Order: sequence, then C-alpha cells, then structure tokens
Amino acid sequence: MQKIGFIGWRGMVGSVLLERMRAEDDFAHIAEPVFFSTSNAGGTAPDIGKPLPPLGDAYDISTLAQLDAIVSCQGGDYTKEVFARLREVGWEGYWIDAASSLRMQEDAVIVLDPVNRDVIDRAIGAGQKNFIGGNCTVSLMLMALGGLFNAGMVEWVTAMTYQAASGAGARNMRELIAQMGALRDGVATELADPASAILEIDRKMVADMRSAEFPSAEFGAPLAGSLLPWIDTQLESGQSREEWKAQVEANKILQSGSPIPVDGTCVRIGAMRCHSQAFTIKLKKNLPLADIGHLLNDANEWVNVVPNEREATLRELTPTAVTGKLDIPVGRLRKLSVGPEYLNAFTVGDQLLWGAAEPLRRILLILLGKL
Ligand SMILES: NC(=O)C1=CN([C@@H]2O[C@H](COP(=O)(O)OP(=O)(O)OC[C@H]3O[C@@H](n4cnc5c(N)ncnc54)[C@H](OP(=O)(O)O)[C@@H]3O)[C@@H](O)[C@H]2O)C=CC1
Ligand SMILES: N[C@@H](CC(=O)OP(=O)(O)O)C(=O)O
Repeated sequence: MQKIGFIGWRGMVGSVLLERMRAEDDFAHIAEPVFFSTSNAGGTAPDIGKPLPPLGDAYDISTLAQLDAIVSCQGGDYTKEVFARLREVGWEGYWIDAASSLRMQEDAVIVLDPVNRDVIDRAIGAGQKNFIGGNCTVSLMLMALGGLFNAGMVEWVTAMTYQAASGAGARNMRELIAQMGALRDGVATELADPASAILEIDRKMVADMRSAEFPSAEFGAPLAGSLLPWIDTQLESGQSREEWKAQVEANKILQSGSPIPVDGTCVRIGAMRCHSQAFTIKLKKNLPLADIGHLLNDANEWVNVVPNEREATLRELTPTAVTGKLDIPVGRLRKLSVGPEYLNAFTVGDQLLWGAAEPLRRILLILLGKL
C-alpha cells in the first residue's frame, strides 16, 4: 500500500486519529499520505512532519479511485454518497471508516483487533476490503469484558450507559459547557453568599433550565444538571438505535456462533468524552471473583481491574481519571444478591480513543503489515 487518503481528519474523531498517528509515528509507514476536504479543496494539508500536496476534493471519484486505501472519519452521509460510487467504478482499495453506515453490511468487518484479531485476519485473507470501526459503547464494552466473552462465560449482559457529550459531536460538547456556565452565572450572587438558602439556589437553577433561553439547541433539552435517557433515533422495538447496536454489533465483532443477548438503556450524561457503563452479566457458571478478575485482566494490555474499594474506584474509575488515556479500567466487580451467577461490573473508556479513532489507526497498521 503506497497511497492512502484521509478524509474527515479535521473533525473530532479525525483529529484524535491524527494526534495518535503523529504520536506513534505511523506516517513513517505510509509512502504517500493524501489529505482531502469536503469544504476546502486546494487548502493546506495538516502538519504530519513531511511535505504534502494541497487538500484534494473529497468528492472527486477519479482521484479517490487512485488510492490504495481510504480512511474516512467524515460521517455517514459522506460514506453514503461516495463509497458506492467508488466501488461502482471498480475501485478495489481498502475502505476504513468511523461511520456506522456500512457496519452491518455482509461485506464489512467491524474492527476491534484486541478483541477480534482472528476475525480481521480471516477477513483480510479472504480478500475483504471494508473495515469499519464499531459503535463507541460496544467497542468499550468489549475492551472491558473481552476476557469473559472470549472464555465463553457470558450468557447475557445488560449495559446501562452513561455517555459523554462528545458522542453527539463537537457542538454538543460546547453546548454542555455553555449550559454549565449558564447555570452557574444564574446563581453567582447567591453562591458567593454562604448564608444564602440552598433551596432558593435550586429553584433559580431549575427555572433557568426550563426557560426557553437556556442553550439547548444541540441536545434538544438541558443536559447539565440533568440527564437524557435517549440516544439516537427511535426504533419499532422500543429501543433507541444506540441500544439496538449493542447486541448486533457485539455479536458481529465476536462472530459469536449463537447470538449473546446484550441490551440495556443508553443515557447521555454531562461528561465530556468518556463513556461509562454499568453491566449486569449473567455468567454461564458460578465463577469465583478472583478467576473473573484474571480473565478480564489478561484479555488485552489496556484493560485493568480496579479493586472493588471506594478509594481505588473514585481514583481510577471515573471519566476525569480516564479522559485522554487508552486505559480501560473495569471495577465494581461483585456478585449481585440475586444469585452467584450474576456479576456486577462498571467500566469507563475514552470514547474518542478506543471508542472511535484507535481501532481505525490499528486496522490501518495491520493492513500495512506493521501490527
Ligand atoms: N463523535 C464520536 O464520538 C464518534 C463518531 N463516529 C463517527 O465519526 C464520524 C465523524 O464524527 P465527528 O468527528 O464527531 O464529526 P465532526 O462534525 O467533528 O467532523 C466531521 C467533518 O465536519 C467538517 N467540519 C466543518 N466545520 C468544522 C470545524 N469547525 N471543525 C472541524 N471540522 C469541521 C470537517 O470536514 P471538512 O474538513 O471536509 O470540511 C470534518 O471532517 C461520524 O460518522 C460519526 O458517526 C464514530 C464513533 C464515535
Ligand atoms: N452514538 C454515539 C456516538 C457515535 O457516533 O456512534 P456511532 O458511530 O455508532 O454512530 C454516542 O452518541 O455516544
């Protein structure tokens, strides 16, 4: 592979991907990286430590068709518009994508190599060309619980999620901060006075949150000081689309023989870029907690079991602790009182790293023969 095109590199997922590729010196393995734009063809390419041509037009099919691989973090609408046209003109290069549009197609592999490297290697061997990053909550769940899935120990799992603003996009992250600021500003005088009544502060804040002026155009509702128990669109099943992805994507990643039920409630909370998830796992047998800890810890080099103790949990198992890191802590491990086969677990992961950019960067290295 010589010529590799990058589309969507300026967006949130794309810039995290670029940051990681620079940090790991990945561009040293790419003879001819080419950067594209949907809005600024002819503009200046990003600084990756080597000379680059100006930005190409991301809609120019004949130019794209000369590439050996394309990495797109541009979004589903772009994929829908460009991917099929490229294949129609006979392009046989690798398509690597962060968007969900192609994930469930038969000729697409959902990539998460610390969990499904065998699936990826078989697909490459069979000549498959479409490699798609999974949904962030699904990838983060499998990075955390891969040891139990791989050991065939999971009968079913529920995932109750606490998803960060970044999953909804950059504008939503900004809106969350604006909401936090508006809440604080609205009660600044009372807050400065230690003698002011807390119920009066609370009353003013709620009034602000419910007012038409409260900045909530992106989320459609106040998030700061609240939460939103619906992510993505509504499906006939009563699930949100985000909830539906858990089972279909997890089983596709694992290539499970018989589908493992995975379901739960997906909730947006006021974290910036770390998704957290609380699991109830029905185990196939009554495994001792120590064995469970070993299985989880040994599954990959990023997961680490946090002791089920207050101090360690508050130090290591929060979005604040994990943001910007590849670490996948999993903790709160204990058997639930409903029975010894019911395991409680909690995990936190940076949804822009393992949830989005990192699996893409690694499939590119795998295809380049560098991983
Ligand atoms: N956000 C997430 O957590 C996750 C997202 N994904 C998927 O990744 C895809 C991209 O998501 P995301 O990165 O959030 O999208 P962004 O909205 O951040 O970026 C998408 C594109 O918007 C254009 N753009 C317009 N204005 C700006 C600006 N001011 N700053 C930066 N870019 C701008 C850029 O294209 P151009 O340079 O061509 O103008 C950019 O590539 C989506 O399909 C999403 O589903 C997957 C997993 C997680
Ligand atoms: N929907 C996820 C982010 C995301 O982009 O997911 P997907 O790649 O499956 O569309 C969230 O809101 O947190």
